[in-house]
Amino acid sequence: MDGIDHLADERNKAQFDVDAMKIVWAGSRHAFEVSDRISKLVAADPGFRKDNRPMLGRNELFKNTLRKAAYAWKRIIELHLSEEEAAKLRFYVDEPAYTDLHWGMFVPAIKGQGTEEQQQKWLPLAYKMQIIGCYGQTELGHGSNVQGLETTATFDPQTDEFVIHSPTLTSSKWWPGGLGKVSTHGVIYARLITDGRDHGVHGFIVQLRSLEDHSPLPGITVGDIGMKFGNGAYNTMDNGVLRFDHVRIPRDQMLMRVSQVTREGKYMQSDVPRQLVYGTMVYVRQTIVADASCALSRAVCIATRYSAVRRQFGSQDGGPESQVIDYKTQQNRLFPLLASAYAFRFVGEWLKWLYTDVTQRLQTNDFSTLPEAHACTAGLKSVTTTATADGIEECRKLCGGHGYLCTSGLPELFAVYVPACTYEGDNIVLLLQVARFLMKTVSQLGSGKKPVGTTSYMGQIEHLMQCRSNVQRAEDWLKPSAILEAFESRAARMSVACAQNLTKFTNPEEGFAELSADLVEAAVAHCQLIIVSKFIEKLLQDIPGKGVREQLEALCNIYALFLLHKHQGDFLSTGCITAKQASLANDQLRSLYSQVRPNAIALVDAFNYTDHFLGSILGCYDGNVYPKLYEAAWKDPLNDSVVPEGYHEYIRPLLKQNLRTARL
Ligand SMILES: CCCCCCCCCCCCCCCCCCCCCCC/C=C/C(=O)SCCNC(=O)CCNC(=O)[C@H](O)C(C)(C)COP(=O)(O)OP(=O)(O)OC[C@H]1O[C@@H](n2cnc3c(N)ncnc32)[C@H](O)[C@@H]1OP(=O)(O)O
Ligand SMILES: Cc1cc2nc3c(=O)[nH]c(=O)nc-3n(C[C@H](O)[C@H](O)[C@H](O)COP(=O)(O)OP(=O)(O)OC[C@H]3O[C@@H](n4cnc5c(N)ncnc54)[C@H](O)[C@@H]3O)c2cc1C
Repeated sequence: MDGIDHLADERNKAQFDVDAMKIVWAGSRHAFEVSDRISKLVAADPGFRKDNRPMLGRNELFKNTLRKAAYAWKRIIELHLSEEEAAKLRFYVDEPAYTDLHWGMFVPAIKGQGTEEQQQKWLPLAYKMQIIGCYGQTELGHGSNVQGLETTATFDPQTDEFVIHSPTLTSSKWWPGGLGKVSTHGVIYARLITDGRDHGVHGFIVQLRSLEDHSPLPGITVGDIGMKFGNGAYNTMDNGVLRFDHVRIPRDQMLMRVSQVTREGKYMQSDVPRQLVYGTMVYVRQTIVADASCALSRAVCIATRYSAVRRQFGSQDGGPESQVIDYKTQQNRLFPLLASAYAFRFVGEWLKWLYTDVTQRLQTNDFSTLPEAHACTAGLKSVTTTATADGIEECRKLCGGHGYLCTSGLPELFAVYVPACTYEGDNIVLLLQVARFLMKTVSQLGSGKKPVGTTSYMGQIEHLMQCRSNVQRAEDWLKPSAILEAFESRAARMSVACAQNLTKFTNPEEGFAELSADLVEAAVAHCQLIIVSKFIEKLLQDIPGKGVREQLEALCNIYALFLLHKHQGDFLSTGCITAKQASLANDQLRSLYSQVRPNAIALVDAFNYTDHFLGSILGCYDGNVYPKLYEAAWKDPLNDSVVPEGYHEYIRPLLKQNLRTARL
């Protein structure tokens, strides 16, 4: 606006090579270059404008999303974008749309659960978007309990077809994104019934709408489920409701990689585990962890830049007031979130590796790492999305009153992000899955079966159950070994305590239900250990760039010590550390905040977000916040007229009446 960089002084304070950090954040030089190029392309294209979103009504908003999706697809084809570039384009366009479910769930479901033949038939159509698909699992009556779904797929051997039916109101499909108004097809989950026998939930490809005029096919009732939380936000998505009235589909539209139904109606299972039916959820949960780091870093970037611009109190001798970022309370709320964004980035990278590894193993019929992949994706999805949703809201509060304005970008970011705590598995339900996995691991400890992967720390259970931290000075908390031992012994002791308590119940399921709150806490401790240990592992790698490693070490320590402080009840009650050591951790944390403070702006610059993507006046790169806020206010439709619509109808009569009363 005035061409001045109001954050230049802050940028000059940085003690590390920001460009090198940008590459660490992106994952590689190649990833950085793709991301940088595509983000600028999107920002420069008026077709991807998004600042008017909170003002639009639902119909306008939705049509606008349809336009953007079609335009994005056109640009992807015109520019011959690769899959990686197209995914980046979607990311920077920053608008939830039916395409997410098509590419993110419908296609992966066919890839993961379809036979070779089915993939050959359906994927080319889906890749060209000649059909558009959704993921139709959740129903009005059941989401978490997938085994409780009620939609039926009954095999009719006379016609070699399945009859898809919604027998009750609660069996109506409810929530699938893209279903409400767009999808022509869906992978629909239904109970498979052959010869009167119920074989549980399986996936079926079902055509929902005509490819000629988009009208629902006979027997199908479909629509949108209505407005969701927040203006704009997730209302760009057509989450849908769907009912089937004896809809017939050919037998070969059951996804048959895991189990098959023969022409005669015989049900057969392959030697792949039936849990592969849940495979698409494992894939998406893994992507959600990486996405958590993006959403949190975006909020943190806004709050950090604004905290450096905003001044309140502390003027001395008529000089400038203090920047709010210099208040220790602000740092204590903001810097752990900055550290968390980096921590989630690295654990997301690792989880992607784990997922790729398990997928390659599955292709060679090695299913041994599937339980761990399920536990890791479920647990990390839960812990990172909870922290991110809470973190975005904290960033809004860190921006004071201006954070509540839509132009801060934070209300919409929160409203779009918060359902991540629920979709792809309610976060508590997912932690209970982790807890089951942990209880199984503990119960096998005496059997000679060596725990592997993320539970390998349990292999030293005798040591972890009795060790005492040897931290004596605050700086001792900077040793990765001190941090790891504290987190490992906390996690191990909480799991073992739950396992011991479970033995007091004659019925293990009753015990599990009764102790579920403790089990969830043990699962959180285990997941936090994974995140801390993956951050520490990252630091063992070669990290080029002046001062980059030092900054990452500081952030890693902030992440770990902040968690230690927040959960000190766990660490103290399990006897892993003493009250004195907890207090030393806090001293060290304060000193780390001072170390990060001069680098804070550069650390958020390293995310390399454009002003378009941030969508926030408070977070704009040049920090020129006040003129922009002032100007934006005048653009609000309410300011289109000086005297508001409704004055003559509702204000004037009131004022006149008051006048008469006053004269009396
Ligand atoms: C405008 C812009 C336009 C741009 C255009 C650009 C176009 C092109 C761009 C291309 C770019 C691509 C972009 C892609 C974007 C991707 C983004 C994706 C976005 C996603 C949005 C999300 C939307 C939301 C979707 C959903 O929510 S789908 C529904 C999800 N539902 C759930 O998660 C339900 C949760 N419940 C469960 O998972 C299970 O029921 C349960 C696990 C809780 C319990 O199940 P069950 O009762 O059967 O199980 P048990 O507890 O008895 O366990 C049995 C054993 O099975 C194991 N188990 C359980 N689950 C799994 C699993 N998933 N995997 C492996 N094993 C599993 C248990 O551990 C038990 O094992 P054991 O017997 O050994 O103990
Ligand atoms: C924005 C959005 C998009 C979605 N998109 C899709 C989609 O594309 N396709 C699709 O199929 N679905 C979709 N869903 C549905 C989503 O997957 C489910 O809402 C989610 O899995 C949670 O299930 P639920 O709604 O049944 O919650 P419930 O299970 O009813 O949860 C209600 C409460 O009960 C608690 N609870 C439930 N079970 C237990 C238990 N065993 N122990 C302790 N506590 C428990 C939960 O913690 C929660 O507090 C979407 C949902 C949202 C919000």
